[in-house]
Amino acid sequence: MKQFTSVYDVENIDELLKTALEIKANPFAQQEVGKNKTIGLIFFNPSLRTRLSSIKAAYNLSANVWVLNAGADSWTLEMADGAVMNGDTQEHITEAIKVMSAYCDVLGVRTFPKLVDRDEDYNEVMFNKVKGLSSVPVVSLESATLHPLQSFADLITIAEKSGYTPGEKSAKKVKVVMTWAPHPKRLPQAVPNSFAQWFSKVDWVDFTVVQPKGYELDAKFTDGATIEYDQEEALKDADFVYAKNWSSYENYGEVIPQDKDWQVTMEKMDLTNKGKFMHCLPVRRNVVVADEVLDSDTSIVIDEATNRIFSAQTVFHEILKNK
Ligand SMILES: NCCC[C@H](NC(=O)CCC(=O)O)C(=O)O
Ligand SMILES: NC(=O)OP(=O)(O)O
Repeated sequence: MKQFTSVYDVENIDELLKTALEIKANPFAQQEVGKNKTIGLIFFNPSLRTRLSSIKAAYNLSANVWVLNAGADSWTLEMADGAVMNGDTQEHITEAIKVMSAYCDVLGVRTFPKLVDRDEDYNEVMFNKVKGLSSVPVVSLESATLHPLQSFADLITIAEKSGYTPGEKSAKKVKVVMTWAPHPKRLPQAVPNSFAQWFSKVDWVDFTVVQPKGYELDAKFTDGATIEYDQEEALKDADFVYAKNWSSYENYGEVIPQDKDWQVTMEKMDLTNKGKFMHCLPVRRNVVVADEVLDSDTSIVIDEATNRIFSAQTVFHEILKNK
């Protein structure tokens, strides 16, 4: 693997899943791959899971790891080309990324969207700038439009919980429903775009997206998915319910006044096929999902977060093994 920025950097999803399950079963067996290697992680935005699971993944491979919170821990970075830097910015992104990539063998980067200019976000201007300047392979720690390490961890979780074995033909498809849910803030579309991009390519999954009108995602990510607008109808017989809020793609970044009824409650989970509740976290309790769901055996959010270690470890392993 040469980089990890989307599902398109994966040659064979089923093979990668198989490797992840093997790594999870025997997490310290690949330490030769990480020995004397360094993984650098740059965060332009906050993180709990991605930061800590990537560090843990590096340790499992016996790799060294450093983390930089850009802006907070470092000089204030200038992003604009040609800028006359006589104001508050102190170091240009050009030198910063060239220097940081000289200090590692793989560079993980988190760059959230600004949710102002759709073209800027959907062209991944910031992420691509970092990628273009880096002298080492780049791993997305969540970009403006995608979060592939999360989607890969979700795939590992769904495979484990549904008993899917890579390479085997399953008798019945697993029904996965991604549902929009309410939130007080405007959030990116990265997690749902990425989840849709991965799961519409998994042939043992029957994948549905359900959202209120006006919250349709960019069709290039949901191509192949069943699109619904009636949440209760969509949840019927679901094996997995993946909840997430996102702001509007069409009216870019807007939160359209909507019904609070989209919160995931136990009454709704009862419509499913004893379905499991999933969320990438962090989650707003009693807004996105009711306590009764999150605190029950129905919820597998901690399993998902745990699998973030193994999605990251597998990706670092696949990149470093060629170095
Ligand atoms: N990395 C996982 C999700 C990150 C981000 N969530 C958030 O910003 C939630 C913040 C809040 O609840 O205020 C998102 O939805 O893309
Ligand atoms: N799910 C996820 O990426 O969490 P963090 O934003 O805390 O890293």
